[in-house]
Formats: sequence, structure tokens, C-alpha cells
Amino acid sequence: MHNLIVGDLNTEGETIMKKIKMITTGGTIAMGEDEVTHQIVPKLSGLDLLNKVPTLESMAQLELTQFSNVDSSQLTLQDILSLAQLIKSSLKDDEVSGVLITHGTDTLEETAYLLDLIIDTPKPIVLTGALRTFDQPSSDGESNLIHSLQAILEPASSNRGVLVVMNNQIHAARFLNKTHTNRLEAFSSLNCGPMGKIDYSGVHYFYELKPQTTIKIESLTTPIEIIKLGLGSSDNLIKTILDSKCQGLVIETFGLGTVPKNVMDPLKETKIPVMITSRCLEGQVYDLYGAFAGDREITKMNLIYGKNLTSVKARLLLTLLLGKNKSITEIREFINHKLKF
Ligand SMILES: NC(=O)C[C@H](N)C(=O)O
Repeated sequence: MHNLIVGDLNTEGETIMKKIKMITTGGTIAMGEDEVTHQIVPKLSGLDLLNKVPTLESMAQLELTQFSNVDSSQLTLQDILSLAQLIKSSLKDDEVSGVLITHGTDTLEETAYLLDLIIDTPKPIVLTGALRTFDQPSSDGESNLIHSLQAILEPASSNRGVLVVMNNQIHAARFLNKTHTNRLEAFSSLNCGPMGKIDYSGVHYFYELKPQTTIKIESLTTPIEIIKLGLGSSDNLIKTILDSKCQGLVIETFGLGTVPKNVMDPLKETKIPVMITSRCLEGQVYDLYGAFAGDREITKMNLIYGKNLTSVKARLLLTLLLGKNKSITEIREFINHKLKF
């Protein structure tokens, strides 16, 4: 990597480096092999990461906070809410031009989407991670960090919501999905492809999205579950969940959103919102098939078609909207008119 020193010129013609907040949370990018068990475990602090990639400090003035150092499977919604508060308070500093967050890749799409839904700022927020540790062959941590910082420093990255930079691609949080367990090209933007790319000529964007309506939230405590259906699934799980304290349900079901009758029947007994999403990776769900349990009354009562949201993102959105005491009609209204597209 060459010529990566970025900054504005002051009146004396000297380069002033932009101030960027860097927050580390853990994930493979901060892991290494345990000498005894040979498993991959958290190893690198936020400062270790900076020391591994000295180029970063030649590109911007970095203000570092280590938020956590955990595998992303261990994070909770409450953690992400605290992370959002840290990001918001950092952005209040007018001198901070953007935020770079390192995160494990397994739940990256959820953290990115949650932040996208709750933080309203024109400044770039970029998350990144790695599929390989720094000491593994074809380690991707260094390039992902440098590319992320390049994206943050690029003026065209403003007003794009929360972005994820991995493997030379820029993804909007709304469409990002981890589609491979361990390849370097582990991420895809479902339905629309990556929003941009980073190559030797710089940062390039291919399209823009309709702006997101952000949701102001203080807590994230509404219990929402996801059920994924297989051919011939019983009604056991759905009945158990409906008997629990669960206040909303996401069903990841077949194709355009068809639900088998034995699963639909218990739904007649409940008033909790049920969001329909698809097992298909792309396309959106519709209330189209008449054979769809043959019961339009239920559709009128509590079903919400989750457009092209994946089940995990539908769950996050439902958690936020129910946390704001939104009715089923208001949730449908949000999905139909305020969802980023
Ligand atoms: N590549 C990774 O970061 C995977 C790791 N298990 C995590 O999500 O924290």
C-alpha cells in the first residue's frame, strides 16, 4: 500500500489529519492461536491492532477505545446498545469525522443493521473484521482495516448510513449477509450487490439507498424469537414460544412466504405480531398464495410481511418497533414506507 496519507491542507499548506474514532470489540481480527489448545482465542488488544497496522496512524489521527474483546457470538443486544451510545457520544465531538469499528464476522450484519437503525448521522460509520487471524496465512485484517479507514476518509461516504468494508467491498448494513463460513469473500449484499469497492484507484460507489428512518431507543428488552420452518415441521416450537413471554415472533418460512396449516393454526390464538420472512436468500415475501393456510382473517390480524429482510434483521427491527410500543399497523407502515431501499 502506498500514498495513503490522507488529510486536508491548512492555510500554511501542511497536512491536517482527520480525527477518527476507532472502537474495537473483538472477533477473529483480534484473535490468535492458543499455545496449549491450538484453538483461536482473543489475543490482541485495540492497541495491539494499531501496532500491527502502523499505516493506520499515517492516514488519520485515531482515538482508540477497546469496547470489548470477545467472539461476536457472545455479544448481546444490550452490548450493541452501549456500543451505539459510545458511537453517538464520540460523534458529538465536531472534530471526529467518522467511526471505525472492529467486530467478529459472525454477527457483524446484525450489529451493523442495529446501529444503522438507531444512529442518525451524516458521518461515516464503518465496521470491519477478518476471516483470518493476523498470524494465519492470507490474513485479511490489515487490508480490511486500511480499506475501512480509506472509506471513512472518502467524502462520498457521508450520508450512506452504516457501512461494512470487507474483502475490498463496501456493503450497506441493510443488505449485508454472511454467506460463507470462512472464505475471505464471506459477505454478500443480498438483492443488490455491494454498494461500492476499494481498489488501487480509490473508493468507488455504485449506487445510493433511500435514507433510513432512524428509531430513537433507550432499551432493547422486548423478547422476540425466530422460528425456521422445514418441510413438515411440527407445531411444537411455535406452541412453546406462544406459551412463553415472547412478545413477537419471526417465522423464516418457504418461498414467497407460505406457511403450513399446522403452524398457522396456533397463530389464530395469539395477538402478538408475527413477521413473515423467507428461507430464500433473495427476493421478498408477498401475501400471494390463496392456499396459504386459506385464511385471510389471520393476515388481517397479526401477520406482517417482512419484505426482503432476513429473519435476523426482521427480529432486530421488530424488537425496536415493539420497544416503542408500535402497533401492528404502524409496524406494517414502517416496513412498507420507511425501510431503507
Ligand atoms: N471471523 C470471525 O470474526 C468469526 C468469529 N467467530 C467472530 O464472529 O467473532
